[in-house]
Amino acid sequence: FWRSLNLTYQPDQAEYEERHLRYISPLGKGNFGSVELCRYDPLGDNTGELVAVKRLQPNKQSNMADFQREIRTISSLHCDYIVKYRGICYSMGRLSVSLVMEYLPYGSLIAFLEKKRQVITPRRLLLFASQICKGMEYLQSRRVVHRDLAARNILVASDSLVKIADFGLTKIIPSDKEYYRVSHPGESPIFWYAPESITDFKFSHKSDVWSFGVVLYEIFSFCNHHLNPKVVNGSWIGPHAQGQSISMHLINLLKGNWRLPAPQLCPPQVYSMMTACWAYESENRPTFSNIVVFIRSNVQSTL
Ligand SMILES: C[C@@H]1CCN(C(=O)N2CC[C@@H](S(=O)(=O)c3ccccc3)C2)C[C@@H]1N(C)c1ncnc2[nH]ccc12
Repeated sequence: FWRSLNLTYQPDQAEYEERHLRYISPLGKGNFGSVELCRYDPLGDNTGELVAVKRLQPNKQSNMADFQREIRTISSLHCDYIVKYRGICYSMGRLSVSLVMEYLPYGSLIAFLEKKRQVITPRRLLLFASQICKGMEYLQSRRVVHRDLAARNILVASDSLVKIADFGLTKIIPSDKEYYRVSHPGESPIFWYAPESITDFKFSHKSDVWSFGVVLYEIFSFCNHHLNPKVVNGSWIGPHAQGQSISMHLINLLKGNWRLPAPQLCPPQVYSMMTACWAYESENRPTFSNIVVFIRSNVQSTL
């Protein structure tokens, strides 16, 4: 059945046999499924490699097509700043397919920054920001719009390397268009969304730039959950609002030029980068290439 879905079969596409993929522990959960730590141990002697396996909830038929697209997307990406694709695992019994990725023991950026906030310098935070930016520049070169860029989806490979780790919501922009319009918002992380994504469900590289600005804010607030964008925005919107009206409140705040405040200890040049990414009109936002140059030239040197 799965083979009939013309998954672009690539020579390096490893196929993992379900019976040798041993579950160890959960790595994270989301609204469509989960990512688990597993050991692929065909010899059965615990010498096999540790891998991260992304499973789709079997009953969510609608995402199956999205999941197939995610697998096609991530298997075609080769960049130091993007989590490595390893292969897929068919489990015919459950009539489902799982995505096998490299496992990075440091885990997500959120936990890492919260734990190491005393020892991480602004210079190191800026190195992480420029790596994420280079990963996004690569995605843009492949006409891939991420749509869910947030610190929770960034992985730590080492004390000096981070990678973009989740492609569950990515879209490929058609060659004749500048943006992708989704049909329904779904569980949208609106506090990471550009205005045009909230009001018109339009997603582009420029809306990814807006989200990158929010990731910069998260990084320079060390992912402190009291300063989380949802909490800070929510405090301005008030507890009574819910559903559609939250989006309208947020849009009015953004139209009134309200933005997330500068995190403590955030260098002024970095905050001006964030506010540039948060230009209300998408065409006034910098490109990822602009930001990479900006960080290298007049920010990194001053830290
Ligand atoms: C930060 C990573 C991405 C986010 N995440 C996660 O659990 N999810 C991302 C998508 C959502 S989902 O379950 O909603 C989802 C499920 C299916 C389709 C689409 C979405 C879960 C945790 C990951 N994590 C801790 C990892 N740690 C160590 N090595 C790793 N290699 C690869 C990931 C990974």
